[in-house]
Amino acid sequence: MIEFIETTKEFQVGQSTVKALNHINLTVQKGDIFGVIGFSGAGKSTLIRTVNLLEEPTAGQVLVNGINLTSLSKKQLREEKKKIGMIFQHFNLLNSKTVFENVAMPLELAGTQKTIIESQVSEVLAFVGLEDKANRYIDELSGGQKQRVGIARALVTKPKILLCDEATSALDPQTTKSILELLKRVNIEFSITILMITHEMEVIRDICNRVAVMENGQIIEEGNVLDIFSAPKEDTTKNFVQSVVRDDIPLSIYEQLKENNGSKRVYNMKFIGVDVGQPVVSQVAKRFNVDVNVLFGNITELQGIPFGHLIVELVGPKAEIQKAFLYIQHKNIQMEEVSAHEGERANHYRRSVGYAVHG
Ligand SMILES: Nc1ncnc2c1ncn2[C@@H]1O[C@H](COP(=O)(O)OP(=O)(O)OP(=O)(O)O)[C@@H](O)[C@H]1O
Repeated sequence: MIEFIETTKEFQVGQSTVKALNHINLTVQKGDIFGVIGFSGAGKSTLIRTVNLLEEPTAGQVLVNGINLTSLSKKQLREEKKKIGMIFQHFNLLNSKTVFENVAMPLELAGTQKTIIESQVSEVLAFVGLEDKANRYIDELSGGQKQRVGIARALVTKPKILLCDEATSALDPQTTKSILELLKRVNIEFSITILMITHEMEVIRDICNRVAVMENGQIIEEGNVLDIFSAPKEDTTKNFVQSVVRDDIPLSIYEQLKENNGSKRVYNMKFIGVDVGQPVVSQVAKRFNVDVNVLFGNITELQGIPFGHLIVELVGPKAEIQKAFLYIQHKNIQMEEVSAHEGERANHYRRSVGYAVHG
């Protein structure tokens, strides 16, 4: 568990003071994959670096499993730091050494016996899938392989916590996915709590169970990933969510509604943690005298739970549409009617913020 209690960090830059962290209060529970997201300069790096004292808070505290590391002797601090691994955006590996030597380094610095080093390094290299690369030099590896070496080096001391500082930001999307899958395995197979900072909402969506949004050295919103994705409150959070879950309705759908004579109604069906739409859609078509056309959709998965929306058109007699509407609502699916009038407002808004208008 990691607890930030009124954690504050100021940097003195010439005559002025930069408040990188401004009274942060945040708890990362054991077993979490906790993501902190924010734009550049929000204070994310400073925050994560206070956990292993790469940065020391100027006020407030950071407790790691109940211990304030600033209160420890040098020897105790060395022991506690072994329980905190860290990986970096640019890997921080030594190019002049082999994969094996890089991974072995934390154990060598701790004076571990050679035979134990050999077995522990082999074990973590096998875990990250690089057992056949032990004697290669870092320069000979791809970005994804380098990050695997970084993860192996972080795991070799058998930590309880792993800090990830923009660990996938230098990698292509495919490699990012494989590294995130590896981090998920680290969390599950070794029960390691992960605290990661990122500016990419995809990373939060793909592996985190909790998220905090940072701005100007403060946490502006925090919660479990499903809650934050389904009901973001702050504008910055809404922007991050929009970057991966587009829930805006294409303008072409509003255009179609302008020519509507009342025999069809268009609805936005929102799925949050309920069965995916297709069975409901086919049930409605069978039970009621209505045709159901799916016009647009965007369904993704968050922690194995379907999440997203479908724009459907119900065509038929008014009374049947009403019955179908109530039936769907009864299935715990939020239904909002889409009106042509709304489209004009949406169009105006999108143009005013320079949004790419699709449809
Ligand atoms: N060593 C330092 N000396 C002076 N100012 C610093 C130092 N480190 C960070 N800052 C300042 O603190 C603020 C927060 O920086 P930080 O690097 O933590 O943000 P970030 O969210 O991680 O951004 P990025 O993603 O760009 O690294 C910024 O205004 C930055 O300029």
